[in-house]
Amino acid sequence: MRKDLRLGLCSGRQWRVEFDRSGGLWRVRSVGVKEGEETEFVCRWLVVATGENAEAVVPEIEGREEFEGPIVHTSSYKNGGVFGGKRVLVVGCGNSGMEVCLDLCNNNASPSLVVRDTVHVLPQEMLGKSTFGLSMWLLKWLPMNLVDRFLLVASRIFLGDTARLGLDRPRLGPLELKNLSGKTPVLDIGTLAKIKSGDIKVCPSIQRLTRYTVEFVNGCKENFDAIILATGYKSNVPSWLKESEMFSEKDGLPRRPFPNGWKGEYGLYAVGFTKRGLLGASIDARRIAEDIERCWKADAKHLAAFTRSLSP
Ligand SMILES: NC(=O)C1=CN([C@@H]2O[C@H](COP(=O)(O)OP(=O)(O)OC[C@H]3O[C@@H](n4cnc5c(N)ncnc54)[C@H](OP(=O)(O)O)[C@@H]3O)[C@@H](O)[C@H]2O)C=CC1
Ligand SMILES: O=C(O)C(=O)Cc1c[nH]c2ccccc12
Repeated sequence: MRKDLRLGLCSGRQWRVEFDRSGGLWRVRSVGVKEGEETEFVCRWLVVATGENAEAVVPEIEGREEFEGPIVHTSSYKNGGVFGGKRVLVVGCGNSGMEVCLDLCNNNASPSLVVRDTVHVLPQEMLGKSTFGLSMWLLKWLPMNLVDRFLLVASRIFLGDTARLGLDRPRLGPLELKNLSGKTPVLDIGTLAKIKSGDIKVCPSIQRLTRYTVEFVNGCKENFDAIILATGYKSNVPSWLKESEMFSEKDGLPRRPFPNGWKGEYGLYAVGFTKRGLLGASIDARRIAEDIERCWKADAKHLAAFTRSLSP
């Protein structure tokens, strides 16, 4: 590795980042550590890449304090071993919720899954090829709505009618929906088969909790030993970046809509906050690299002119 590239191994540490106007530089400081153990990085350009999944989204649920069993978010879920023999309610049917349900089944727990909205479930692989890779490849040649039609026909063939299992599909196709709303399709790795066999039960939204019971919005009541919140993640940029121009306090995402959210002021950039997955991140990354290269070359030119002006 080149000597001028430094790796800040900083997991578990908290950071605070501020622009130092007097020096025209960004200061990245570790906070909450003992005196003498602080670290500071100083830089001209700062690329924020902490993503849309930086911290857990934990919804408010009526009666949460009353419920006797554990309520944990997927961010602290390791494996289903501790839930063996237990009735577990998994809230949220994104990729996390679906995979956790399958893992619970494989550990002899009895999971139920809360599905409150429509969802696109696609097979993870088709004839040995990854659906994601195949989609990205097809997008090179075909418009998005055609790729979506292909994905839906293939899903019907490989997975059957998901609506019959309580998983209605959105009106928009999977890629168009991802593009417009950021909602990621679920890639099935065996959960659907467990729903079909009755090993996983599909439930509506939670109305309220009592000591041992979950009451659903359709009035049904059921006892559970534990609840796992597979309710997703959010950006946490405003908690550590002391700057409020570029990032919204509300959702921690760039204020300017796609494709203009990548650049802020004073050498500040953002990569991977477009809700467009890897494709979005790669668009940001190219633009940022080009912009920094342009600034770098302009600086070098000024510096050369300045040096020349000093020489006799
Ligand atoms: N193997 C893989 O590729 C995996 C990929 N991932 C990725 O990680 C990212 C995060 O995934 P994930 O953790 O699943 O989060 P997501 O945001 O993708 O999914 C969260 C789910 O929870 C639901 N939800 C949120 N709040 C509530 C509530 N109060 N009541 C009921 N349902 C609720 C949402 O429903 P609604 O849509 O109605 O808001 C949504 O279905 C995604 O990009 C995902 O694709 C995650 C796991 C595995
Ligand atoms: O997360 C990405 O990089 C995306 O662009 C969307 C996406 C996630 N999982 C998929 C599976 C099939 C097609 C698109 C996606």
